[in-house]
Amino acid sequence: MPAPAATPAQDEARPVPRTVGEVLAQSQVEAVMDELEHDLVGLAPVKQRIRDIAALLVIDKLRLNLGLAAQMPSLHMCFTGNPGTGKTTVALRMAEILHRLGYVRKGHLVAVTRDDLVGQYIGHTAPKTKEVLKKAMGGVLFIDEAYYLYRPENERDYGQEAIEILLQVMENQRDDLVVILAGYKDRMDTFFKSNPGMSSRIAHHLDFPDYSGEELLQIADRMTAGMNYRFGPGTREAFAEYLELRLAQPNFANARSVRNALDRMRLRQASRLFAERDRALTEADLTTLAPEDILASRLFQTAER
Ligand SMILES: Nc1ncnc2c1ncn2[C@@H]1O[C@H](COP(=O)(O)OP(=O)(O)OP(=O)(O)O)[C@@H](O)[C@H]1O
Repeated sequence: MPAPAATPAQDEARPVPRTVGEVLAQSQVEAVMDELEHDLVGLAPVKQRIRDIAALLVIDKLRLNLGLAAQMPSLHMCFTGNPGTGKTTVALRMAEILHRLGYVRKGHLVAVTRDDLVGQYIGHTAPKTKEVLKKAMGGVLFIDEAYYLYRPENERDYGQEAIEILLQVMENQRDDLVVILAGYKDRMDTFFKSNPGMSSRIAHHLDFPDYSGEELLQIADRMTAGMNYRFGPGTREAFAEYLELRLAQPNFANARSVRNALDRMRLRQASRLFAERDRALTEADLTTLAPEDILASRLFQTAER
């Protein structure tokens, strides 16, 4: 990771940037953008939107410096897409970008779901929501499956109370907190139709597409290398076959399913090696995932029947 952005105290000693190049150099935001570009497979439309948002933030910074903008831009966002498409991962990078450009003080990410915000009994929701907001101040509050906050079928649902507190903070403290709502696109659209107040406070909508089979394989390559394993002869092909079967299953969760499958492969590899009590295990033995480590999956057995 490159050095973190300058603290406000350091900033004071520096000349106020007047060019895009000066803002980029001072904030080192490009390093995060490059990481995002290289570390994440695919996601071309998402990466383009992030570049656009970063450009807007840099220009707004210059406008603020010249007194041309009276207040901080609204930066609340909505990330829609199926599970495992990289929403949390990109939100983490976004938090870092916002921090480096000085839009939030700390740049951490607090990820929550309805249960973290809404209480079970009367009087419990406001303190719960406020506690979460306190933790998230100076960073990004990531609300996964945000639409569960709104349950129209239950007239006295406490979710509404959490929504109202969120709306207030999103409006009044937008110079220190960025909220990202995440979840399935169709459910989010319905949520926004019933909650125009929330919809109007969201400045940027990013849609995360499902990964193609080839992208999922590339993600598997990166994850494997990241864990210090490698695919042995024939394993990548076997994994591609597995993915084809897995894609057709319910609850397929894109990159998350790839990670889970790799974790199960590591378990099978370990059992395989564990059975050979007396053999000295080489580095190659310990790092290689063999075709049988994936072909033993339940999915292949069902497919053969
Ligand atoms: N484009 C990608 N390249 C490499 N790894 C990725 C990519 N997208 C996701 N991953 C990895 O897949 C896993 C799941 O991603 P992430 O949690 O960001 O997805 P998500 O959309 O937030 O899913 P959910 O909504 O189910 O939490 C993480 O381990 C992440 O590092």
